[in-house]
Amino acid sequence: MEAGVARYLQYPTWIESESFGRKPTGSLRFGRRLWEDQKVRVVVSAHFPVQASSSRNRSVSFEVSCSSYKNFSASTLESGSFRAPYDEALMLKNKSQEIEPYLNGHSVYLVGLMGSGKTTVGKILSHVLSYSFVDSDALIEQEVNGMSVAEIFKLHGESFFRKKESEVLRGLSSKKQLVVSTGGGAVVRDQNWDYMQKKGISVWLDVPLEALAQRIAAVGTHSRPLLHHEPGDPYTKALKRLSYLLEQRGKNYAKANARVSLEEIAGKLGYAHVSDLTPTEIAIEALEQIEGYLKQEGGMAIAGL
Ligand SMILES: Nc1ncnc2c1ncn2[C@@H]1O[C@H](COP(=O)(O)OP(=O)(O)OP(=O)(O)O)[C@@H](O)[C@H]1O
Ligand SMILES: O=C(O)C1=C[C@@H](O)[C@@H](O)[C@H](O)C1
Repeated sequence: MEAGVARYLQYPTWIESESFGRKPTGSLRFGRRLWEDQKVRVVVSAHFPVQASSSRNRSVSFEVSCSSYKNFSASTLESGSFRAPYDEALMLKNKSQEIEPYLNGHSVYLVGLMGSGKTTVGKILSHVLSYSFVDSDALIEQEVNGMSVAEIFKLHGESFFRKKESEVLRGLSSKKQLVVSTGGGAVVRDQNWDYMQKKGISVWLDVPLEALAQRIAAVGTHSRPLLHHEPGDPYTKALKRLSYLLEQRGKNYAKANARVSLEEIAGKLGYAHVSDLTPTEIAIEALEQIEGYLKQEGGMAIAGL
């Protein structure tokens, strides 16, 4: 700590935690009397909340007190609180490092309805965990000579697609260090659960239907054969069909080891709507839920602890 420049603490620049990704900066000037005592003791204490309270800022409260070694009674120089933006990329990194020893290289299988963000969130997770990202729909397409999912459904039918999907998941089941974005219907077949659980942890991205329908309507339904053949505009047909699929599959998704509910994250962070959430915030929650699962007894076994 350096003594001798500013009269007042510029606390937003003075107290910054590594959690916010910056090193402490700033300086402090002491009054003549303290300075003449030669030795001074400065105590800086700050409280950093673990979770973001609301919005993308955190309220950090702090107190700076100072005393000389001759006269030990401390006087508070500055106290208060400030709002500091939190660095979500750093939080993601920290969380991934925390869970790595427990994860022990196990793969992560993302399950959820079409449009739930398995690809978007999966890529973020694979990057931060240094895992490979795999999209099971894309692997099926490769297996069927580059034919698109929509074409496979049209030419060969859904049951052919489902068989291929199981074959692809069986092929992945012996591998570790993968983040797999599974097809929306992969949860329906029991054998697929055996494959996913063999060396992996499953995570359900639970997104409200209206948000899913909005996302899908924004890009159209042509690449999603199970939604495309409903009548109506893209939002209405996506909403109608997804509601039906959730009714059919809800209990299957709930078999996942961990659940990431966008409604719950939005509530926790004080956001008005799930669409305010960034994919990184969702990825952080996924890691937190994985951590919660791994720290249970069953998860400890996975980690070999
Ligand atoms: N958190 C988010 N906020 C807003 N839009 C998102 C979010 N996550 C994903 N999206 C958008 O929603 C659409 C579907 O996302 P994504 O492809 O990641 O989902 P998916 O679960 O892999 O879908 P599918 O199973 O149908 O391939 C994309 O257009 C994507 O950009
Ligand atoms: O929900 C589903 O059943 C599907 C989801 C997509 O990922 C594809 O696997 C396919 O369109 C079927």
